[in-house]
Amino acid sequence: MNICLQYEAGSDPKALSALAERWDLTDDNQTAMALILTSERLELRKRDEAKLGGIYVDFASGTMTHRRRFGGGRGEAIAKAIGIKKSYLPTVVDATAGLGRDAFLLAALGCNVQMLERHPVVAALLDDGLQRGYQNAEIGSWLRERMTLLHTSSLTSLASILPRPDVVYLDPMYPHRRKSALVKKEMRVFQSLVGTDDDADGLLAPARELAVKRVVVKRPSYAQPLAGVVAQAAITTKNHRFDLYFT
Ligand SMILES: C[S@@+](CC[C@H](N)C(=O)[O-])C[C@H]1O[C@@H](n2cnc3c(N)ncnc32)[C@H](O)[C@@H]1O
Repeated sequence: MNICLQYEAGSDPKALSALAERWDLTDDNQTAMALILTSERLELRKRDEAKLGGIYVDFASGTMTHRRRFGGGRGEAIAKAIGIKKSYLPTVVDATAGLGRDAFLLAALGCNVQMLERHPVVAALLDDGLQRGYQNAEIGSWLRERMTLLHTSSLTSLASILPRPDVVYLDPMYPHRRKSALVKKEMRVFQSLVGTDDDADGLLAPARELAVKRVVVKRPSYAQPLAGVVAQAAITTKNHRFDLYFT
C-alpha cells in the first residue's frame, strides 16, 4: 500500500527501507497519512492535522501500566465476556487486533492471545510495539509467551488456525455516531487510515466454526449485532456491548 514514509533524526534510514519491504509499503508523498520512524518507535501521523499527534503502540506506557495495575482486572467487562473464571484462562484468537489494546489486557490477565491484523500499516505499528514490549524488563517475559501476531485477513485465515482457541474475539471498526470533532484525537487518526470494516459481517460464521467455547463481539452500545445475528447473551458497559455467541 502507498503511504508517506519518513524518518526522524536518530533513526536508521535502512531500518525504514527494511520495514517498507517487510510490510509491502510504497513511499508516496501524496498520501494524507505518514508512517514515521523516530529514534524510539514507529508512529502514524495525519499530515494535515499535526496537532492530533502520532499514534503508536507502547504496551509499557504509563496508561497501559496503570490500567494493568489498577484497572478492573478480572472484573473488567472484557474479562467476563471471554469467560475468565478462577483458574480458567481461555486461549484467545483476536481476529481484528488493531493496536492490540484489548489483546494486551487479556494477555496481562494471563491468557494466550494470537492476534490477526490485515492492514499492513496497523500490523507494522503493532509489530513495532510488540518487539519493544518483548524487550521490556517488566513485561517482556510474559508478553513473549502470551502475545503473537499474524499479518493476514481473518476472513480467509480463521478456517486454518490450529490449535482451535477457546474464544474468538472480534472488534471490527464501526462507523462512529458522534461528530468527528468529538471523537478522540487518536481515534480520528486511526479511522483516517483504516476506515470502517464494511465486510465485518463475514467474520461471524468462521469465528463460530473456529471457537471451541464462544465468540465475543465488541460493539458500540447503539450498534446492531454483527451480521444481524442476535447474540445469546451480552455484557454491557457505558459505551460498549460484548455480544456472546456460545458454540
Ligand atoms: C477497532 S480496531 C480493533 C481495536 C482493538 N480491539 C484494540 O483494542 O486495539 C479493528 C481492526 O480490525 C482490523 N480488521 C478488520 N477486519 C479484519 C480482518 N478480516 N482480518 C484481520 N483484521 C481485520 C482492522 O484493520 C482494524 O485494525
